[in-house]
Parts: sequence; C-alpha cells; structure tokens
Amino acid sequence: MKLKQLESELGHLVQFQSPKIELEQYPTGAHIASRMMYMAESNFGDICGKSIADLGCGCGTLGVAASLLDASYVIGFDQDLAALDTAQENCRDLEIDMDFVQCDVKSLGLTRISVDTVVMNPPFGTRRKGADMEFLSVALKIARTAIYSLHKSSTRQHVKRAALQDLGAKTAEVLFELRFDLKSLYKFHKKQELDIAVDLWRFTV
Ligand SMILES: C[S@@+](CC[C@H](N)C(=O)[O-])C[C@H]1O[C@@H](n2cnc3c(N)ncnc32)[C@H](O)[C@@H]1O
Repeated sequence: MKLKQLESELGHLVQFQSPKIELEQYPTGAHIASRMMYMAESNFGDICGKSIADLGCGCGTLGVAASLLDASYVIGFDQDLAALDTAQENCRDLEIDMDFVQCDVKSLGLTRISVDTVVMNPPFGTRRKGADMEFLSVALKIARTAIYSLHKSSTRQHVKRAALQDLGAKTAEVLFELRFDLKSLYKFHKKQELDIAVDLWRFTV
C-alpha cells in the first residue's frame, strides 16, 4: 500500500470519544502514524510478514496500519475497554483481523508473549511519571527485533541512557522529530504543553 493511501485509511478511523486524561488518551494522527509505520516497513522491513504488538493501542491506529502494511499477525493491548471497543469497530469496518487484550501493559513483562516488532505511542508520563519508560521496558522484553516508539524530545538523553544501560536495548536511534498537537483534545492544558516536540525512536534488541 502506498503512503498516501495508508494516511487516507488511517484518517477515517474513529478515535477516542471521551478521552481519559489519566490514561493520556490522545490518538496518533494519520499523518504521523502513516509515516511512522511506512518507514518501519520501507526502511527496515519490520512490518510486512512480521508479528506485531501495539502497546497502549487505544483505538487501534498503529495496529491497523501494521495490518494494512501486511503484517502476518497483529495484537493490541490497552487498559481501556471503551477504546478497545472502538478499535474493534475500526477493524470490522476495514475487514481487518486483529486481536485485542484488555490489560495493564506492565503485566506483559511477566508473560511469555513474544513478537517480532512492537509499535507504540505510550503515555508520555505527564500524568504518571515514568509511564513511558515502563512501556519501553515491557516492549524490550517482548520484541524479538525492533521497537518503534514516540517519546517527548525533552527526554531524549534520558531515554537513550535508560534504554541502552538499564533496559538492555542493543541500539537506540531517533529516526525523526515531530510536533504533537494536543490542542483540540485537552483544552485546559497550559499553552506551552499543547504543541510538543516528540521523537520517533527505533530500538533494537
Ligand atoms: C497516547 S495514547 C495512544 C493511543 C494509540 N496507540 C494511538 O497511537 O492512537 C496511549 C494509550 O495507552 C493506554 N494506556 C495508558 N496506560 C496504560 C497501561 N498502563 N496499560 C495499558 N494501556 C495503557 C491508554 O488507554 C491510551 O489508549
């Protein structure tokens, strides 16, 4: 599938109806999600024919993109049932076969789940400090090859050091920096928090 077509399909997905701020529920927009997933496939071959886990899948954007890029198997994990219901509806509409599990992502670190590639837009840790690194720690346990993840650019040095020194990543590379616009979702945020710089990372194990 071409990039433009992928972006267009993702642009039609239903997103969080009443986002829960304590779970940092904001969708990855179609422009960012399509480029993130397209790059994972076209530059690194990490999606087509691979098993994929979408951690904190929300309404399913990244997992759906993986399916549209011909992943062999896709599973999404999220704590929130309402988001998972929407994700399932999105899959039904597109006739996509994807599994979903309701759980706290932290619990996956204790399981034997193993996939080729993990994709995620984790909570940035603004509501619960360290949430992003908890997701990364789990991702590094269950991925056999690579992890694609979004983190605030302001945490770049910390993410790199923790991934390489504490969490066992073999490599940690920022693929590109982007801006995440939370304006329309959380209207009561302070202005400087609305448009934030975010890194797309690729970690290998
Ligand atoms: C920033 S949103 C990303 C949603 C979706 N992946 C996307 O890209 O549009 C973070 C997601 O993580 C979920 N989440 C937050 N903490 C979680 C946890 N401890 N375990 C499982 N899911 C969690 C939220 O419900 C939310 O759907």
